[in-house]
Amino acid sequence: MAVAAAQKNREMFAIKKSYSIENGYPSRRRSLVDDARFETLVVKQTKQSVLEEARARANDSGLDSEFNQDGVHIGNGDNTPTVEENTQQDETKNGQLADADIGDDAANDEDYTLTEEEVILQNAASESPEAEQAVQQAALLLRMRDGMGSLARILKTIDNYKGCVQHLETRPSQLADVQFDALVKVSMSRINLLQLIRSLRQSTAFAGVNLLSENNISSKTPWFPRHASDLDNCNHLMTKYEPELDMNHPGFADKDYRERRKQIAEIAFAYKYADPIPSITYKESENATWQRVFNSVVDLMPKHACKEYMSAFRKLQEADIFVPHRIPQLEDVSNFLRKHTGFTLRPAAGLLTARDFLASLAFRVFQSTQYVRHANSPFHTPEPDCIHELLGHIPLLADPSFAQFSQEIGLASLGASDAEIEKLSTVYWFTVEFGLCKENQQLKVYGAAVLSSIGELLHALSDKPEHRPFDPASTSIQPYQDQEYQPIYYVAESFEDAKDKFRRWVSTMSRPFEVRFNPHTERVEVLDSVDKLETLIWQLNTEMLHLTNAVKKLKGSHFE
Ligand SMILES: C[C@H](O)[C@H](O)[C@H]1CNc2nc(N)[nH]c(=O)c2N1
Ligand SMILES: N[C@@H](Cc1ccc(O)cc1)C(=O)O
Ligand SMILES: [Fe+2]
Repeated sequence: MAVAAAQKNREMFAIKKSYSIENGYPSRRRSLVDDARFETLVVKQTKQSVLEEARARANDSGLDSEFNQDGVHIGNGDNTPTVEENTQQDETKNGQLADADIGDDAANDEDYTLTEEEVILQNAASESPEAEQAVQQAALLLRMRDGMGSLARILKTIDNYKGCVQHLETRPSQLADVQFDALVKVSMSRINLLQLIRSLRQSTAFAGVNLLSENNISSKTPWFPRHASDLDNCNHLMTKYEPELDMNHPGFADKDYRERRKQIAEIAFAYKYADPIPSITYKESENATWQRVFNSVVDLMPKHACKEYMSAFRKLQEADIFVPHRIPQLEDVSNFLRKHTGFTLRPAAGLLTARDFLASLAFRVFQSTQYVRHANSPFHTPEPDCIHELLGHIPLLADPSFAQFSQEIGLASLGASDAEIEKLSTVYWFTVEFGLCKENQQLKVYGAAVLSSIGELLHALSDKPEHRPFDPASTSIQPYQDQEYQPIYYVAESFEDAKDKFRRWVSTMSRPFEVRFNPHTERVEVLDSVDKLETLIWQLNTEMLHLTNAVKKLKGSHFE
């Protein structure tokens, strides 16, 4: 946003610990798509109340009084135009006025209505006296009704608020009643910036005064983590299948089981970026449940699992991580994955929201549960547990091609709209969780929830369910449920083919910016400036040079 304190955004609009506990999430829903819709609703309501509160505060505080004392009177001030919301088109592209249609929804309102950007700015300013005086870079878009004459007023007012103009650009406006749009980039203290905006809004010379978002990322773009450590904020739970809440859960009537689950969940709640994952001393009964599932997977795998799964499974056995009699520790698994594909694990307390779960994949981080399913139902459980994560997900996360596919789903999810998150999680569901693929004309399994559930595996490969070719556009809108075996499975030609199709489909999504993960800094970069792209091109050129040299050297050695 135009406000450096963008991360404040998340904190302000954040939901504390769990969508369910605080927000009355009903205990049973039909599918994760319903979950995503519920999440959308809660996020919207939370945001709405934060904005309303801030706007009420602004009206009480009479931020505007100073303007008149300055003696720079702009307009008559009694017909205050306000701009309710920034429209997407209002944003600048690479610091220039965008050509797009500039429809505006200026509303005449007696009340002073803050836009989202201003609420964030105001909150950043209200933290402390120093924060109030902190110098802020900002871009303003002003709709000038009366021609270029208003420019002088703008500059004078900025000067009065001790602001420094860094860039000024105008264009003929496409709006009726507006002659020119002016883009002004300024640098000034936060408090003065707020007052400047307020002053300008009071003038009838302007049909709109907008504080613009920075970097093409509107404040309406949902917050997303920029660094792996931001994943400390990405652990919102959906608690619909927890044994406490769900009468059908195999652990509902088992007090000891529920106590154990709580203990293990505490580890995930306390976990912070870069901590080692605490080990758990699993009980005999827990190890016994693992052993039953482990042995059946070992039996069924040669016939039904895809070759990439088996090859990684064998490596995990060779590393002594996968053994029948004891549940692997997440820390050991994380270190194993890091060596093969750079993926690492974080402990998760339960089923996470789709947005949080997918976001971590962008950083090659997999959020894994650590508790064990109830001993009474080893071959199918309604919620992910560590047996599912370990036997289902881990082997393929050690496969380079699959790891990349997972990360690409994650990257596509960052800043995506709620509707797109629903689609991405549906694709995730029918691929990573329940995907089948072909190998020499035979049907094989690569989906984690199929590999970790013997019951589901036998069902998936039987002739009972329907098998359809994987096609992101139609797969992403296929409704599903997550309580019983699936009636439909999607079959990929290969991982490479699935990735190809996925990439083409993702490029049709609406997000107006592109992101890239930098593994050296563990940071997600938004590719929004010529500078950043130039640095990237320079890196790629260096890489090309090394590759060309390697080819030359190999060719040379043939003749010796
Ligand atoms: C993205 C998609 O909705 C997917 O099913 C997610 C949801 N949350 C999760 N949370 C955890 N802990 N483990 C998972 O495998 C998943 N899967
Ligand atoms: N059904 C899976 C576990 C699971 C449940 C829900 C999910 O969303 C994913 C996986 C099993 O028995 O192993
Ligand atoms: Fe899973």
